[in-house]
Amino acid sequence: MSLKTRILGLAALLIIAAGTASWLAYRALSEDIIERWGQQVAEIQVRYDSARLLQSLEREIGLARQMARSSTLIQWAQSPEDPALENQAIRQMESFRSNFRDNSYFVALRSNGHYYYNNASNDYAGDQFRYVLSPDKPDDAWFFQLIEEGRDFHLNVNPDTELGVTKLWIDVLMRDADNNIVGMVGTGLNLDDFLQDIVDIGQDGITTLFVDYNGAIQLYRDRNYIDFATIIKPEGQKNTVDLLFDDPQDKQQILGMLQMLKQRNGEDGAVESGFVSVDGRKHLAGVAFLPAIGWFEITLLDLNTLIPRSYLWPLVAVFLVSLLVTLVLFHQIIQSRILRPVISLEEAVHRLRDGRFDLPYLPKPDNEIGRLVDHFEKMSHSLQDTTRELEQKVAHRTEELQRLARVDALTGLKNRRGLDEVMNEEIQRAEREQKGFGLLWLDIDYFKAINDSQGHQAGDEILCRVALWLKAAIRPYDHPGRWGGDEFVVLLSPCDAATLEQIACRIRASVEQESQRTGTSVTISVGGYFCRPGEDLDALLRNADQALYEAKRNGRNRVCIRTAAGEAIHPA
Ligand SMILES: Nc1nc2c(ncn2[C@@H]2O[C@H](COP(=O)(O)OP(=O)(O)OP(=O)(O)O)[C@@H](O)[C@H]2O)c(=O)[nH]1
Repeated sequence: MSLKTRILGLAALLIIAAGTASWLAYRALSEDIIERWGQQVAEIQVRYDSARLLQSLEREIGLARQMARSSTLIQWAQSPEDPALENQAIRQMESFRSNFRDNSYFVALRSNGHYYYNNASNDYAGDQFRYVLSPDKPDDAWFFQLIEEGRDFHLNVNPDTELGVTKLWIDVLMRDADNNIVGMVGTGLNLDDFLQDIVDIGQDGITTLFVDYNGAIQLYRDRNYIDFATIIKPEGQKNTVDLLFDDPQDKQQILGMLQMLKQRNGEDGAVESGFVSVDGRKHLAGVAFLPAIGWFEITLLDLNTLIPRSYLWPLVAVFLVSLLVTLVLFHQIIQSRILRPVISLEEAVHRLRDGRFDLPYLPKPDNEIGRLVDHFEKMSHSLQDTTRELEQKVAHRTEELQRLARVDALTGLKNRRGLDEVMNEEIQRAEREQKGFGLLWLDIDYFKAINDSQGHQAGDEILCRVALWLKAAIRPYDHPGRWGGDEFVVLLSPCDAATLEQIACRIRASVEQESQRTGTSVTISVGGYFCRPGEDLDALLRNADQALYEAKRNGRNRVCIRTAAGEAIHPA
């Protein structure tokens, strides 16, 4: 796997891990924020709904209480048979009717159970006495129950079968000066209108309901859940608030909240809240106690409706785009700062390994890799210089070795190989130019005897001296060489037969004369051959050797020139 794949893979893994962690943290945090927000909203909503209910009821309750305190009504309730008092009382009732919001009222007298009622359309004008309440009729049980309990004020949601209306009734007991209950007065609010105004207000995700002191549902948008005439029902048969919840824990929680708020008796507008499940959806429930009417107000907030998850999608999109941009930027940075320089460096190392110094362009980022590239470049330049220097040295050495391979170590003249080369070149030149050249073959006379008598060292010295005298006796452009042992060869070019002979004689004479001055007299025999174009090396050497042999045979210390015709010339 390439470095790029690994780095990008690792980066992707890290970013995904960090992204997942951030996402989980974000979810937990956002849920926490939503919950906190929901709790505050629930508390505000509960207070707002409570205030709305109380606001709409307060005036009606106040009027009902005022009505219950009316001396005219109390007096009449004590003497209901008195027609004058009844007339006054009915006038009084009618004046209250016009003030009640529903423009309706009821008055029920304890002594005779007479029930008076008139409605907004004044249907019962002059006929306000509607019927007689009876303890034996279940529909009238509310009246007798409230009197028995002695509750001065009560709200009651109840259908009145006699009148054919279902209302939220405000019931207030009427007492005489001795605090004896003499009757009950009040008004009713149209349940449908009230539910529409206060409860079913059409806010998506917000459900409001009111329950009485015992948890029985009094006001709820679904009338099927309302516990009508709750006061006369025995415990266990009431539609209590826990009916709305499926989970037993939620039921317990809500009932616990009611209990707690009861104990606190609505102090400082206390609100309790908690999460419950309604119809399979998570809701935040806010509960407040309304001591003025003895009811609880419950608000259920469906947080998924109020803040749907789709609200978070733009955030998710921003998060994903940021993740992608981060990955692309990371790729670009890694590419330009690390990968590209490393790949170029690898290519450069490959070339250098193969002995090539034409390095590719090497980017140098301002980091460790850039410094590494810089070091590598300097190292490569230094290597290139060293290599060039080494190559030059090797070339010099090779040249020197080649030269030494053609030089005789003792005399410094050409050796046999060096002589072979110049002779071959000269044979080719002769053939090319059709001009001959001369070859002299020299041998020191009785050299063995010198060696034997004076030693090998002295023999070497004589060989060196002969070489010097030889060089001095020839022309600068002639090629002297040592063939081996005490034998020397001189190639003369350009040359003719006369020159050949002349130089041969000069050499011989020079050696003889010069050696005499050294104390050790030495003579040489010289064989010479003038080579014609077209002759090969063998013929050249053979003829020169034969000429030398001839010179030796004829007494040594002499010159013998051999011609192409095979005749030997012995100059004086
Ligand atoms: N000191 C010395 N002696 C050498 C060297 N190479 C060969 N010799 C000796 O040179 C002598 C050559 O002898 P020859 O050429 O055969 O005979 P010569 O004594 O010169 O007699 P002629 O050539 O017949 O006059 C031998 O004794 C070799 O050992 C050398 O490099 N140094």
